[in-house]
Formats: sequence, C-alpha cells, structure tokens
Amino acid sequence: MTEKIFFGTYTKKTSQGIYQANLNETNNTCSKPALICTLSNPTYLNINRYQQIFAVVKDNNLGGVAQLNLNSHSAEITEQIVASGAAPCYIGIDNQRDLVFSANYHTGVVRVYRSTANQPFKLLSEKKFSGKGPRPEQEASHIHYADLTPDQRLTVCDLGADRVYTFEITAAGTLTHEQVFETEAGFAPRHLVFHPNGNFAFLVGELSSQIAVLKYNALNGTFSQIQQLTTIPATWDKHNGAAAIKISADGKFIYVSNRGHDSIAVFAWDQEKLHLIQTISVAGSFPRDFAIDPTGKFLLVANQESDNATLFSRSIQSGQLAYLQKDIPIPEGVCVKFIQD
Ligand SMILES: O=C1O[C@H](COP(=O)(O)O)[C@@H](O)[C@H](O)[C@H]1O
Repeated sequence: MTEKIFFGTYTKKTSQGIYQANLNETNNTCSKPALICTLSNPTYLNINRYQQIFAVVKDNNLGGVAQLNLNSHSAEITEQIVASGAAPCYIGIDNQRDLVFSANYHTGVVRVYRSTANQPFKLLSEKKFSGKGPRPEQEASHIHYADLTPDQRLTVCDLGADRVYTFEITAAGTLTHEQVFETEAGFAPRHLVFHPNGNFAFLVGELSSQIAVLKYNALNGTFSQIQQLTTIPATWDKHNGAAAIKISADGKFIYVSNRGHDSIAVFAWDQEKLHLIQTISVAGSFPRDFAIDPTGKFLLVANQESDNATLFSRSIQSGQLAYLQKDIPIPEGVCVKFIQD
C-alpha cells in the first residue's frame, strides 16, 4: 500500500512550487519528492472531497488561493482568486457545504469561498478582524487559522489579538453569531485541533510555546480553558516559535512542532489532563508543519530551513515517535498533506 504526500513550500530560494512523494507502508520509506506544479509560494495546501487541491499563492504584489486539479503525476491550476496584498497562510475545507476558508496573517482577513465539482471557484464573503496583544509581534490582528469545529461552526485563531473566535456560517457563506474566547495575554494562538469526541480542543500558542486545553460547548460555540502547559523544556532559553498541532485519530495523543528547539513534543491525553511523554529532535531546522498519515503509523515533518523532511514511525499504543528516514530532500517545506493512494 502507498500513500500520496504533498508538500507546500516557500519559493524564496530553490523551491519551485508543490512537490509530491509516496509513502510505502510496507517498507516504511518515503520516495524522493518531485515537483508536480510550479507555483509561487504555495505555503499551505488543503484537499477537498473532489480531490481538488487549494493552495496559497503569492506572486509579487498579489496573494490568494489557487484551485488545482490533481492528475496522476501533476497538478494543474484550474482557477485562482487573488487580490493585491499579502497572501493567506492557512486554508480550511468544509466538505459538507463545499466551502473553502482562507486565513490571512498579514491583513487580518478571513475569506469564505465556494468550490464544487462543476461550478467556478467563487469568493462568497470576507471578514476583517482587529485587535492587538502585548508582544511586539502582536501589533495588529494576525489571523493564522480558520477551519471547522466538529459541529460545523468556523473557528478562527487571531495570533495578534490573543483571541479564538467561533461563528455560524450561513448558506450564503457569511459568518454570524460571533463568540470570542480570550487566551492569556501574549499566548498568540496559532492553530487548534479538536478531540474526536467534540468536547475538547487543544490550542497552540506560537509566541508563548504553550498549549491550552479548552473545553468546547457545542450548545453555543464557546470555549473555556482547563489547562495550560509548555511545549519546550524549561531549560531552553533561545528563541522558539511553536507551529503545528495535530491529534491522533483516537484522540489519545497530541503532537506540536517547535521551531527553534527543532523538536516534536508528544503529549498524552487521559480524558482530563494532558501530559508530556516525549520530546524528539526533528533532525533538521524549523519544523513549520507535519502530518500524521491516514494509518496513524507514521508522522512526517517538513523542516523549512534545512530543506529536508523527517519520517517517524508512530506507535499507535504509546504515541511515541522513532526515526525511519531523516534526509528526504524537500526545499523550503512548510506544509505536509497525506492522501491514501
Ligand atoms: O508561523 C508563521 O506564520 C506567519 C504567516 O506566514 P506567511 O508565510 O504568510 O508570512 C509568519 O509571518 C510568521 O513569521 C510565522 O511564524
């Protein structure tokens, strides 16, 4: 059995766009990634139920979202919706309503698009956020994430304003019924994952290198915090920016990447409390993104500054990671997505 892996990258140095590799589940290896689409700065990717890829695109003074069709060995841009200004940094997918969401760190804007199998990719609505926080990097609203809650609301992380929003989404794609959760000042919420039971969410703070455990109330879309803990050792006194957070399909283990400490921190969730069980080096530098594969037996991390990806085996029982392959060549890798072949 093989799985397809897609890598999103910056194209500031040698990378040319989106790369694809295959994971062989039998011999535990990842093939050398190959360029499948030339695109400027596809720093985040997501894939919908029609196997359309949506990629961030930034070209000179234009930024937006490109829609691509996936062929056997390539991906072709079918449409793109761009505007003048900075590009977004995250793309969320709503497969039930055929919606796509983009989160823009630089402009503080969330956009809602519709994409179906046979109608043109279309912008439905946009919302601009405002606010700030106590750290120098929090001088304005910096939206880093916009994606669904398990009950089909939209969650938005504002790293600049220390806020996590939830909204209901109308049939026309507008955001209503705003609820706001405020983190500790300077926490800088970047991304979050929900527990499969829908009652808890785990929120990572980039500038604080912290995880907050939140209880989610699906009756009204509100969060309340029950725990907060660090993603790096207390002895680490150099810079760190926490980046991606992922949860195992069984909801028992949470993984966070640390850019600076260059590690993955592994936490176990015991239904009430989160606790650290492992910290393992990524064998590279600046792990902005990683993914757990569909079988749950592998974790693959892209190291942006060392131009490599590292493949780990993941124990389904203990959640622990072990090295399989350290030198998978991927230039400026910042996004990792799997699909079953
Ligand atoms: O994680 C981060 O993301 C933001 C947004 O990414 P960008 O590619 O849109 O600039 C980035 O600016 C920030 O430095 C980084 O830590």
